[in-house]
Amino acid sequence: MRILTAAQTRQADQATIQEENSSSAALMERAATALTEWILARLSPPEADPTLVFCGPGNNGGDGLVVARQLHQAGFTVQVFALPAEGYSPDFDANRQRLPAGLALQTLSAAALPVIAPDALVVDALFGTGLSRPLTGLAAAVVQHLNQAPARVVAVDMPSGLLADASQPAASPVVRARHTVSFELPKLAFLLPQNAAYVGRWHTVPIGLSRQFLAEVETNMYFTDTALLAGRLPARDQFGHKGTYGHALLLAGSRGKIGAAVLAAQACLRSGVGLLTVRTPAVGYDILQTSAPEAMALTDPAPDFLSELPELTPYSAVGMGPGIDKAEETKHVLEQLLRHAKVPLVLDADALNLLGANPELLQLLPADTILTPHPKEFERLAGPARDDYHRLELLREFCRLHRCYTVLKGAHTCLGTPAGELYFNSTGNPGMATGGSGDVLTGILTALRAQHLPALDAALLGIYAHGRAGDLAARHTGQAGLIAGDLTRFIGPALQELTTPDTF
Ligand SMILES: NC(=O)C1=CN([C@@H]2O[C@H](COP(=O)(O)OP(=O)(O)OC[C@H]3O[C@@H](n4cnc5c(N)ncnc54)[C@H](OP(=O)(O)O)[C@@H]3O)[C@@H](O)[C@H]2O)[C@H](O)CC1
Ligand SMILES: [K+]
Repeated sequence: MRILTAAQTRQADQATIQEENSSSAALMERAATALTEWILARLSPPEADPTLVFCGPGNNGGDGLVVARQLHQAGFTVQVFALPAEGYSPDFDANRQRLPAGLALQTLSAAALPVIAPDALVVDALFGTGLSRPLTGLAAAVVQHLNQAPARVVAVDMPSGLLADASQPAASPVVRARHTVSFELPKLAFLLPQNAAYVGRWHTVPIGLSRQFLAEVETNMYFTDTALLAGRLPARDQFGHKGTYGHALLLAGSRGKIGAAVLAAQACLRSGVGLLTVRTPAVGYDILQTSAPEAMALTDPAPDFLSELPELTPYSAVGMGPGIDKAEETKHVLEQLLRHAKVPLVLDADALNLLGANPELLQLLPADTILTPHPKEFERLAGPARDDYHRLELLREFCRLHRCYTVLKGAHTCLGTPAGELYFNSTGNPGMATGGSGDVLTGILTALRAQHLPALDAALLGIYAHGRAGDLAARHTGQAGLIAGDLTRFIGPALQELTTPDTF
């Protein structure tokens, strides 16, 4: 699905209203009803605690008024408050009129902010996508009051004070929500680690925004879901043989890190590659032949680290990096690889650190190479970022400049493309923050590239399947108990889910 800016979200509202020939009040009723239902599915009145709804002057506040009315009608004990303002939005005013007699709108004042009991449910409807400047005065005081309260906060659409798609002004407070329930699509802000403490757990509820608008709106940001992946992974050919599915080469491992080569190899084998050869230093031979017998071992003459690039002609893709060393000889192998490879490349770990330390090598990067840095490795490649938004700008620029696909690993791993698009992944869990996870990803990506998938498809599918394998594995191991080896067992099922079914 697409990720829209705040301005595009407003356009989506307008397009929907026009298409349906309805009104903004009707759309507000629908959006707020979806939110009320989200709450009702989790809390029911007999066990419900006092509910306090805080409204701002715009349509976010209007949503709050609808939710307050509906929760009151559902039997909740509701109090509803509004910030004083010179003017309120028309739909705010309309919904103020619709508050039932037993539910009076109370105006907030700095001198008497309402007491919030620890067991209260707080609905934050102060500001949404219309936030236009830093919060000051009473609005800021109310946000700080909510943040000091021990109660659960559910934010309507956005935690108030947070911008949908840009950095916060320093010193402007933001609501720290337990849950953020947003309409139809996630906002960019939800996907960035720096906002996690404000957004809490985020959810989207469908509100029937115009399908046509959402399919046609110009954007360069996407949230990777199964719909976006449909048709990208073909089913295996009835008459296919191992030659059909490519021959991958992994350049991996050094003394003490042969496990990384093993994990990448197992992941590569589980991702459908026809043949796999693994180049490790001599120390890796017995280990690899024992723990990944399906792979061919092609050992380097050096005992402890990679020192020579093998002949590349047999291979349809090459992955380099898991567990390698930063020795001068290994740097030479990387340089030779960049100079001579005529097949797709995947670079990870110390292959990236070698690039970062020798930026002249970046000029040799073949087009459509996939790089898989974590934020620290990315910093070594592209320089330090001021914050998460700036890091995305650096990512776009780096991919454009070097015509490469860069997989910035994290909670919502972000793929940057040479065309300037950003794809945020939707699978995976914190259990995957464990040694070897990245080696598994390199194995998957190398296998998909070896099978002749285009770089974009391979990267999107590989990232998603890696996270999905983590989610499937965690059902058995729990998140804390998850180790990278568990991921390899679930790559097959994850890819199977994504495979285009044979249709009649
Ligand atoms: N499809 C949807 O997503 C739908 C969303 N809905 C809800 O509508 C809001 C957006 O509503 P909007 O009225 O555009 O904006 P807000 O309610 O967030 O805020 C606008 C008002 O707040 C004032 N404002 C802005 N910044 C500040 C500030 N720092 N301090 C004080 N006041 C501020 C602003 O005043 P201006 O002077 O800037 O005009 C406005 O008065 C969206 O988030 C959803 O909750 C719809 O309900 C339907 C579908
Ligand atoms: K809000």
